[in-house]
Amino acid sequence: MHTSIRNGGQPAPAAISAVGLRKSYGDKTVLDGVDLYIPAGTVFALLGPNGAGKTTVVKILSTLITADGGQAQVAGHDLTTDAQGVRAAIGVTGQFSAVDGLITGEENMLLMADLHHLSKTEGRRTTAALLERFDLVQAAKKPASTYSGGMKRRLDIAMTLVGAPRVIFLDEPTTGLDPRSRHTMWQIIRELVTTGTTVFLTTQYLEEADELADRIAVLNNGKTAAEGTAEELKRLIPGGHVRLRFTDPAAYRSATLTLGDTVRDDQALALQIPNNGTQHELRALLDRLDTAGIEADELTVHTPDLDDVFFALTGTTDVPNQPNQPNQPNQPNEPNQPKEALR
Ligand SMILES: Nc1ncnc2c1ncn2[C@@H]1O[C@H](COP(=O)(O)OP(=O)(O)OP(=O)(O)O)[C@@H](O)[C@H]1O
Repeated sequence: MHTSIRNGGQPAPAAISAVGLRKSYGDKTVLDGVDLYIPAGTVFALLGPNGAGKTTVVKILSTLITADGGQAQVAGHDLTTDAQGVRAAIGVTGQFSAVDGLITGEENMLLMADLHHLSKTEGRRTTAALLERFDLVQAAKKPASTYSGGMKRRLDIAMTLVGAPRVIFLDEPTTGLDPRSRHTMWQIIRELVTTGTTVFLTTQYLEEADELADRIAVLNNGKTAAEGTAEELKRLIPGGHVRLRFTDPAAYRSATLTLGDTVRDDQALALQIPNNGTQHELRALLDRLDTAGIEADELTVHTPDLDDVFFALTGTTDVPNQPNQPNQPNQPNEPNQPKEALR
């Protein structure tokens, strides 16, 4: 198994590693050599335009389909030689939800407990604990078909957790959810990793990847176009700048003359200077200000956001969805939910 060194020399075992994953349908190449390395206990987000192959990656890693080429290990089990071991260690939720609408939430949970061969007592105990944890106690005796979109997603994740998976795949876990349900889901995902679970997430929401993921990969043309933390990805593309604000007009004028290549806001006494926000470039800017004896009252670093990164890397005009966009699949709302504005 791969390992990486982090946290002061502690080796971080890979929960998922893949090299050269390939998949084609007919003459259409969907995955053209995808490499992944995901340390245990982290959230990883796979981003990509529609049809980029995100679900295909999830299906391969969760053994639902086989790759045409490449190798992968999940939770220490090889995908080709120990698919059973992979299946026993993972949970999958998302576009292919396991929730049966005809039976109640509690019955769905108990069915899952049976599938995992838990004893009757253990099954009931686990079910009760998870229904409580996911705020589904009141709805437990109602048919799952009556649940809102957010409740169904929560039930789906609760069902997945019955088997205590070490790696969980969430395929677009918040698509179609309203802002409040989305934030609840984010909280659930954050809590999952605190218990050591590794979360592999696909999402169309750049904000979601930014919020949740330790590392993000952008899939494009069958390959990972870039991989890194949100901050690393944002630094890959130009557009970063430092904004200096002054209260003393003389200091502002002096900075304008000293720094040259700036965008001026004379009313706000603010200057925008191209800067990628790295320690090196920031220090160079501060040195120039110090040498000229100029003191700014406020300094803020602006990096491009993930939208900029996504467009630059994928060259797509296929705008990824943002939360609150109207063209979402219809889902019943959670009762009495306040509408909140995001972004
Ligand atoms: N069983 C299949 N047979 C033929 N083509 C397929 C099959 N499954 C997926 N594809 C094609 O493979 C490509 C990748 O599909 P996939 O569902 O992995 O994309 P995605 O990135 O998850 O997209 P989305 O964000 O729209 O869900 C698409 O062009 C899709 O049409």
